[in-house]
Amino acid sequence: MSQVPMVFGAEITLPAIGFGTGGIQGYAGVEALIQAFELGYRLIDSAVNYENEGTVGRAVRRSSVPREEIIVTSKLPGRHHAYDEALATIEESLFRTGLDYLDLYLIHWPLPRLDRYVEAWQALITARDRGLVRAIGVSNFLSSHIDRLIEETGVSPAVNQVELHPFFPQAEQRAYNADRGIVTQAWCPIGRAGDLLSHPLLGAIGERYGVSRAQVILRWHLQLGVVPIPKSSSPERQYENLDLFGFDLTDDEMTEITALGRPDGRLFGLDPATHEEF
Ligand SMILES: NC(=O)C1=CN([C@@H]2O[C@H](COP(=O)(O)OP(=O)(O)OC[C@H]3O[C@@H](n4cnc5c(N)ncnc54)[C@H](OP(=O)(O)O)[C@@H]3O)[C@@H](O)[C@H]2O)C=CC1
Ligand SMILES: O=C(O)C(=O)[C@@H](O)[C@H](O)C(=O)CO
Repeated sequence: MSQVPMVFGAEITLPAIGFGTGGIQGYAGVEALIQAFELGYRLIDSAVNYENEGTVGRAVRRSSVPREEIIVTSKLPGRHHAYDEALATIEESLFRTGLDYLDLYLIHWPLPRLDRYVEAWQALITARDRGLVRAIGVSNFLSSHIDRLIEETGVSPAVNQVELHPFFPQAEQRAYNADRGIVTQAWCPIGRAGDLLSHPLLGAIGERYGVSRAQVILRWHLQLGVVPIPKSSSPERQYENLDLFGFDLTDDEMTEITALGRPDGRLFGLDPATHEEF
């Protein structure tokens, strides 16, 4: 596999494609992750709520890839937004991985009704200052939430990880993030292998290049400057999802794929303005 290019933000440089770990756990999960490292994945997405930080840490420690080449991400759940609890949760994430530091830590959801995300952000800043984590960011934050973080703490997130796929291209959020040097990461990038993956447009474009629909979608993310984090427990599909550098989508194809976007294209109806995930 050729070297994955990098994406540059104001606060962080990341591989152009990462690896999702939702549902990847236990011994099988360790093997899947070691396999992913061997194929060339270097950016790993985890979360307290995935209950797999131990799996991720074990795979990082057992892999032949040097620790400093791997970017390990975890996320703070909504039930621990209070400052002291957030700091303790980050420490526990670190202990569970068995690593000396984490590379990126995100607030998982803003939970605006609870209204403690600024406090949580202050804890992430402290964790970064103490060297527990190298960089800090957010997930599922709307622009108004990020404005508030910056206004109240002066610290901008390195990353905003949001739902982003052809049915929900998030043009405004991408532009907001890009204007501030915040790297946009895309969760559920291939729509969790649901209806999106059978869309005929993607099949037609894929046939032109001899690639799969998933590869067309992930190439679209790359050309938008967004970092997708597809999950796969299969070595074949892990390889397929990384094999994106032998073709280019034309401007017209990019426009056609983006036009699949729907007014509310969220696949699970999870609007960060109202969704509360503890
Ligand atoms: N911040 C947040 O709130 C959220 C973050 N995430 C993160 O984003 C990651 C990715 O999102 P996720 O929800 O997993 O969905 P994805 O869009 O990554 O889809 C994963 C599904 O697609 C299948 N798949 C993977 N590659 C292919 C392929 N090439 N062809 C056909 N099927 C394929 C996988 O099956 P198989 O494993 O069998 O290959 C799995 O069922 C998560 O794992 C998690 O890390 C996800 C949701 C919310
Ligand atoms: O997987 C995650 O990170 C989540 O936040 C999930 O709750 C996600 O929203 C989901 O799986 C929706 O079905």
